[in-house]
Amino acid sequence: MKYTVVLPAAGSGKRMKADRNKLLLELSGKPIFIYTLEVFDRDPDCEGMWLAVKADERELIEQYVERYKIKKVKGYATGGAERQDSVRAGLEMAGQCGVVLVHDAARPFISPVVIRELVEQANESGAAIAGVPVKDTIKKVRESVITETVNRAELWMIQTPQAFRYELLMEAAQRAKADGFLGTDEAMLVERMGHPVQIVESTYENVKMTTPDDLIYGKAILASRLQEE
Ligand SMILES: Nc1ccn([C@@H]2O[C@H](COP(=O)(O)OP(=O)(O)OP(=O)(O)O)[C@@H](O)[C@H]2O)c(=O)n1
Ligand SMILES: C[C@](O)(CO)[C@H](O)COP(=O)(O)O
Repeated sequence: MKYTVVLPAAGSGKRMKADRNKLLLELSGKPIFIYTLEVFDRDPDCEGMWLAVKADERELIEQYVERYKIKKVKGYATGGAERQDSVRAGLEMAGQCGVVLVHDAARPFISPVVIRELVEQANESGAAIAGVPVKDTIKKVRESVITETVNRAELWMIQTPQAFRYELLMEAAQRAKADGFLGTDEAMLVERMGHPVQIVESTYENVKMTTPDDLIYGKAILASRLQEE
């Protein structure tokens, strides 16, 4: 089943504490975001990628896309102050399509099997997102004191890709903008419209490169994949 993907790539990577957009940092000699783009470039069901980038980074990103021979980038939207603004700009530029995926450019280890499952579920039900069950015990804390231990059986760590029928996500994104609502993922915008969102079990490898320790994990994932080849 065919799909289009919007990739927000216009962040600044404050938590990574790097001297540039963290997506440009290299893992085993290749920029993080190139690994991400390669997954979609290789997927025969992916009809095209739309990147949301900072205006002053566009030229550099285009150069990398060319250097690594990424074929399916259809265009670049100008990202906004918040991730949600960047995603909306990407969606507007992508235009009407059947199923659209939103995927953080900062998650280079997404599994093609999970992508396929998400697209199928979104086509059937309208909305499906990737996630993994939490592994640790989770507690609520106020002023350094535990106030509650939450039932872990109901808790999932949410990732991207998040897949939707295009018109559903576009409506949710426009309503959020009109209401001044800011969510940390796309599903929140769809949930507030009362539309059910399915979860698809993903892998723990699909980590977002957020803090310096994630880079160590990323390098280990690449090394173990090389060994398996
Ligand atoms: N205004 C923004 C903020 C984030 N992103 C993108 O959204 C994804 C996930 O965001 P996050 O990991 O929070 O990235 P940063 O905003 O770069 O990181 P930080 O919050 O640490 O500054 C990344 O691919 C990032 O480039 C974006 O396109 N536009
Ligand atoms: C969308 C997301 O990747 C799901 O885990 C995440 O919520 C992005 O949040 P961030 O705080 O901008 O990293």
